[in-house]
Amino acid sequence: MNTQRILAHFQESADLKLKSAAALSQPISQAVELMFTALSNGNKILACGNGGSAADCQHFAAELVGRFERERFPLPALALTTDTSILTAVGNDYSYKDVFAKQVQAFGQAGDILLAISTSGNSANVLAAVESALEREMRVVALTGKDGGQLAKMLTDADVHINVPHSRTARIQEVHLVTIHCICDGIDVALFGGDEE
Ligand SMILES: O=C(CO)[C@@H](O)[C@H](O)[C@H](O)[C@H](O)COP(=O)(O)O
Ligand SMILES: [Zn+2]
Repeated sequence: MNTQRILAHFQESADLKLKSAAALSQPISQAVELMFTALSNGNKILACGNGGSAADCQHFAAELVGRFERERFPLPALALTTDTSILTAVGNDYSYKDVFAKQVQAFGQAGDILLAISTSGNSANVLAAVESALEREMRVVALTGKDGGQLAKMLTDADVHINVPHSRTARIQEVHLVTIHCICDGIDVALFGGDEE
């Protein structure tokens, strides 16, 4: 394979990360505040997304329930992407659109947070989950890209929209991952301090 092509991937990813740092640091900080407040109040975080974003949900939940970089007590976060019996039963008996919404209806409570991840902002099952979350007075942290899609239009002022300024799905996902790590770090800093530097 032409190594120039590989170099171009790295260059584009690095350029977008720097551009996104400026554009997204404010909403990422708001997401940390929203999540930290919810966790402090005894609420939990549910996460949903498809494909690479499903993997991001699981990655995030693992870092909250297990740990990120500091030793601490487990924090309640649940990826709605992992139970194949629920996903296949709801997908088969209702529709794929309902696979996350049914779980939000089952587990979500007022004050919980839904982390909704969609690079297009247009995945029907993510939109249905957001709709169910808002109905239950949960707050939404949306990680999107492109123009934010339909998801952007559903959010209220009480929600947080982290929209990666790019059109390529892979690049957007790469920024979503560093965003997730910033949020995990921000929650640890809110718990234990270390924001001096
Ligand atoms: O990881 C990738 C592409 O990089 C894919 O698996 C991608 O996540 C899937 O096509 C998703 O279905 C895309 O959904 P969304 O990000 O538009 O909500
Ligand atoms: Zn991917």
